[in-house]
Amino acid sequence: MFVRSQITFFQRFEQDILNGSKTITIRDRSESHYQPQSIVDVFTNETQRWFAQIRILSVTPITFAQLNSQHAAQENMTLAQLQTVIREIYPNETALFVIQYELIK
Ligand SMILES: CC(=O)Nc1ccn([C@@H]2O[C@H](CO)[C@@H](O)[C@H]2O)c(=O)n1
Repeated sequence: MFVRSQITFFQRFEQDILNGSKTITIRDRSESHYQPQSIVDVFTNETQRWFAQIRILSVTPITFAQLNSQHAAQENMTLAQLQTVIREIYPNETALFVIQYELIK
């Protein structure tokens, strides 16, 4: 059976994803399964509303301590903002994954 791949983002990131200023997301192991070159439907976390399709470019392991200002720039944030956001979502996780994607227009 063919199952379409899906991912959710908090609604507050929708505009940055759609305008191309947010090109990575950082997730834990439970979301590290996305295959490079696969196409994924994107929904809001809050209401499960579809708002985009993305193509996965790469999935790369990273630790919290390795996050740097380049990752933050790819999130359209400062490094301090990114560290705060990740600690809110994943309070104790050290093994994270950078998922790089491009918006399908
Ligand atoms: C179900 C679930 O975990 N949803 C998530 C998890 C993460 N993120 C964002 O990805 C970046 C790095 O974590 C930051 O911009 C986060 O806010 C998100 O939008 N939605």
